[in-house]
Amino acid sequence: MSFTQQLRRDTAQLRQQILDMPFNRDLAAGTLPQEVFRGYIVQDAHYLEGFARALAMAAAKAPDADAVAQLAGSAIKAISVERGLHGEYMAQFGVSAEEYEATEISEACDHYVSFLLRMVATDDFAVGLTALLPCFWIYHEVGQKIAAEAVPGNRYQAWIDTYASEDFADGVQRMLELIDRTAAASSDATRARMQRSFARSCWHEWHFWDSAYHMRGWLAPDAEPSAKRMPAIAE
Ligand SMILES: Cc1ncc(CN)c(N)n1
Repeated sequence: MSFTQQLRRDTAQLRQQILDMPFNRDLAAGTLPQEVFRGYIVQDAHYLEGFARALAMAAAKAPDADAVAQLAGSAIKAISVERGLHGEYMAQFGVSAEEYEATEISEACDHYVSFLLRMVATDDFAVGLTALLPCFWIYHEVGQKIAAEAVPGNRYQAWIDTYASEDFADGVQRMLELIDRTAAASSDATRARMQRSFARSCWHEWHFWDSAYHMRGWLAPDAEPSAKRMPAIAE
């Protein structure tokens, strides 16, 4: 079994939970409230800027020219293709450039972007690289599932088409191959850290959608402690 297949097996439950999330179910049905999608798109445009920075930093740490080009190319696509899509939705929903800039990044978005930048900046190339994989892989899985279920005339069709597309699938495949090559050249200890950083990033994907669905900002100091807290896991 390849390293990325092991990652897939080890996170099967969480990935299924992501596929079953109300955000994704309602998106497929076309019933996701517009204000929820609007809030998500604004946060996600902020996320994509951070994600592209993390990809560019990973490109700078890559061990060979092919990997530099691949990761730098993915950084450009995250801005030009995905953020371009978000720009179209923002125009449609009347989000001005000023409103976008003035919108504070949510706790979930800030946490995810900070995690990616930290993993890429401070850990081995292999570990930072693996933290970036769920951003490709999970979105494609979700996009494909929703594309198969989406009702005709779905108002979120352009989003669905982007993530279910052959072009996006190609980026996922190249990332899987790069990670399998990197894992094969890494020590057992590094591979164990790669597994943890992948699992944590999958959790961040879940958290981002959960936060967007509930339109959460930041936890208030006087908020009730949440019963949903999970035990901490090592990163
Ligand atoms: C939070 C998140 N994760 C991943 C993707 C897909 N690059 C995205 N647009 N947003």
